[in-house]
Amino acid sequence: MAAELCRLGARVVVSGRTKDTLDATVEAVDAELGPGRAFAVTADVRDPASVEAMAGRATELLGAVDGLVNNASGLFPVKAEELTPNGFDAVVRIVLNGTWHCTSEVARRWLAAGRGGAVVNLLTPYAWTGAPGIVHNASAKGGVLAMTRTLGAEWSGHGVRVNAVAPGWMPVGGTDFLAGDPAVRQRLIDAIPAGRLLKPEETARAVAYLLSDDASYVVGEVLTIDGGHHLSKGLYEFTDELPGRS
Ligand SMILES: CCCCC/C=C/C(=O)SCCNC(=O)CCNC(=O)[C@H](O)C(C)(C)COP(=O)(O)OP(=O)(O)OC[C@H]1O[C@@H](n2cnc3c(N)ncnc32)[C@H](O)[C@@H]1OP(=O)(O)O
Ligand SMILES: NC(=O)C1=CN([C@@H]2O[C@H](COP(=O)(O)OP(=O)(O)OC[C@H]3O[C@@H](n4cnc5c(N)ncnc54)[C@H](OP(=O)(O)O)[C@@H]3O)[C@@H](O)[C@H]2O)C=CC1
Repeated sequence: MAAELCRLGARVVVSGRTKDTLDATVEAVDAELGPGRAFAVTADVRDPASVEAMAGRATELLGAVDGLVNNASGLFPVKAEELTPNGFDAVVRIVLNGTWHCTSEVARRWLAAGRGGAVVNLLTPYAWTGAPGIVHNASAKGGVLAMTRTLGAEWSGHGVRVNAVAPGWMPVGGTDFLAGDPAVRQRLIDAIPAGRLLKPEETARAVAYLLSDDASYVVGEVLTIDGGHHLSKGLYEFTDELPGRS
């Protein structure tokens, strides 16, 4: 995500809890595009004080912050009846509370300065379809969907745009374990009308569009890029076998 945004011309601060991961991202961008495009700032999105410090440091490093991408997430597959209160909380605190902490911190700075900015939240189509096996993450993403629409409407008159991208499966990060098993990977692909998994850079380009002035009249919207996965293949593959077909 960060590298592709830099390729498209952005300067970015990458943030997360693990310094080594952030430094590796910055080093990769430095090696490809030269220094001064990407910077690392550690933060924990569950902690408002940590987010405040991160926003301040990002402003120092970049001069001004024009956009925020709420990407942090966490999940583990679990049957709902086996999920503990703490397990539910662990995911909601990262995804829903973390998105709020970052969005409110950055947007308050924009509003106080009398300037606008763009927020893009990472959703998934199961924010509205639901997702058996990951009720914690689906509930949190559903909350982020409502937050996107609410704040999109609430702040658009101040020039602060809030939108979301809803990617399908990408064989990276928290889901790369799926891609490692060829049989599981093929089952995932079989359910996708477009017939392939999503490339991370395709998600980044959708995020870049919503961050850009080209999306200046797009408010509280969700750009879904899942190869038609959430629409499903319906009866298409069975049409030759269905009674009544001539
Ligand atoms: C159509 C496209 C769909 C694609 C969707 C993809 C969406 C994504 O979001 S991908 C991003 C995924 N990224 C990650 O998952 C990041 C790595 N994961 C984590 O960091 C952890 O899973 C975390 C979310 C639980 C966060 O860890 P932490 O806050 O350190 O939590 P604890 O280890 O302290 O555990 C808290 C609580 O949760 C219970 N728990 C943890 N793992 C499991 C598990 N595998 N099964 C069941 N329960 C689990 C743990 O036991 C604790 O509860 P208590 O025991 O009651 O204290
Ligand atoms: N992968 C996929 O197939 C899909 C992903 N998405 C969404 O895209 C986004 C990125 O997914 P993906 O790249 O797979 O996720 P990853 O698990 O690879 O990345 C999640 C990032 O969140 C950071 N993070 C987790 N907890 C915290 C925290 N408390 N504070 C700060 N940072 C935190 C992690 O860094 P660290 O642990 O160092 O803090 C990590 O960099 C997520 O929002 C996800 O829901 C949507 C659809 C499909």
